[in-house]
Amino acid sequence: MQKQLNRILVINPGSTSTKIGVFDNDVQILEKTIRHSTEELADFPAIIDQFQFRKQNILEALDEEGMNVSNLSAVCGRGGLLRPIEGGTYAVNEAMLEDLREGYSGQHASNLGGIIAHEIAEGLNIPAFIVDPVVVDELSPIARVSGFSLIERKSIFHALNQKAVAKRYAKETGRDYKDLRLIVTHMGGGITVGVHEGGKVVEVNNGLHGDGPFSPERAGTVPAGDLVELCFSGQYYRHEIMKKLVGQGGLVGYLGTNDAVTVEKRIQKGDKEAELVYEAMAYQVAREIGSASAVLKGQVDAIILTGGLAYGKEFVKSISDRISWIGDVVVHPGENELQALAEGASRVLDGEEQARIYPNG
Ligand SMILES: Nc1ncnc2c1ncn2[C@@H]1O[C@H](COP(=O)(O)OP(=O)(O)O)[C@@H](O)[C@H]1O
Ligand SMILES: CCCC(=O)OP(=O)(O)O
Repeated sequence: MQKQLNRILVINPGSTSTKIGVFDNDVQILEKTIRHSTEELADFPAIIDQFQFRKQNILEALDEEGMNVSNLSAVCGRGGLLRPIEGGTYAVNEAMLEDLREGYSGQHASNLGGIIAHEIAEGLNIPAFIVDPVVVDELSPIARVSGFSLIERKSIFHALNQKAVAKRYAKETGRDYKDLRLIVTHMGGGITVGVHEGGKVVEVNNGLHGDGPFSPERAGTVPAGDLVELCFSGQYYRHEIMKKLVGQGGLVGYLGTNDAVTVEKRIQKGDKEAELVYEAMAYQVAREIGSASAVLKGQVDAIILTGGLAYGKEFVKSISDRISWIGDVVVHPGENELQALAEGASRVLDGEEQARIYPNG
């Protein structure tokens, strides 16, 4: 029997970009990346304030490509900082929208994925979904222990792309994902290093405002005592410190840009500060991968480097030089997120899977 045709709009709001795609079932017919500069985003006090701006960008991009939205069967967005939940495809419901608007587990652009998907889908009377949101939580009990009894470590990471590239690697090597021991490193606006074992991400740094390497726009782990001193110095409001950790941390804090391509150009022109900071980011990524390899007791099938920064040849080389002794290094620049969103929605539309229900309160 012939499969019915479902045209799906997928929306992936990241911290430095909004990526969209249109798929006929799981075949991509349109892809577009809209980049957002640090200055452009600085105009918005909170993530939720970017809603109209990002939505308008998406609708204009679809219009420019001559895409008629009335032919869509569903809209699927990248899911945001909800309550910790299992992976899978979830129907957008009121409880989810409330948590996304509030930013239940924090503020990140992916909170807008479900909200914009809902907004577009509602007008067309079609379903809206999210897939593998950034709060997918499969941490092992030992990984939750922070060392400070009042604070538990959290799983906030690029779940969608980490799972998608890990499963792609499994397919390419003819292995079962559940049998693999992988270190997947997503390097985008945020950077997360996940340990995949038995089909679960049993260890990962909290890439929002938890720990791990610094990134284009985040501070990553910072010395705790010094941070406490700064918070109580009377020099900053709470929201100012938060902004310095997420949004204006990392490359933005040191070099004033979230764009690694600009940083590479500055290095080529002899900017020594840019060179040191960019190299330090690679060094911290390598250090995190080294620590992840200890979780797997050194038995690592592959280390996968992915995300936008993985396009940077020198950056990847600088990481690889420090970690290639651990195991095979596989580079998948960019991400599989749009495809993964479309496949997640397709499985539900085709009746292969039921959409999960996001819990109330
Ligand atoms: N060709 C490239 N070389 C080096 N860095 C790149 C390249 N393309 C994109 N990047 C960098 O990757 C980062 C964004 O990664 P991406 O995965 O798109 O992030 P997000 O999804 O969080 O917006 C930016 O710093 C961007 O400059
Ligand atoms: C919040 C974790 C996911 C993340 O950092 O995504 P971006 O790199 O797209 O900002």
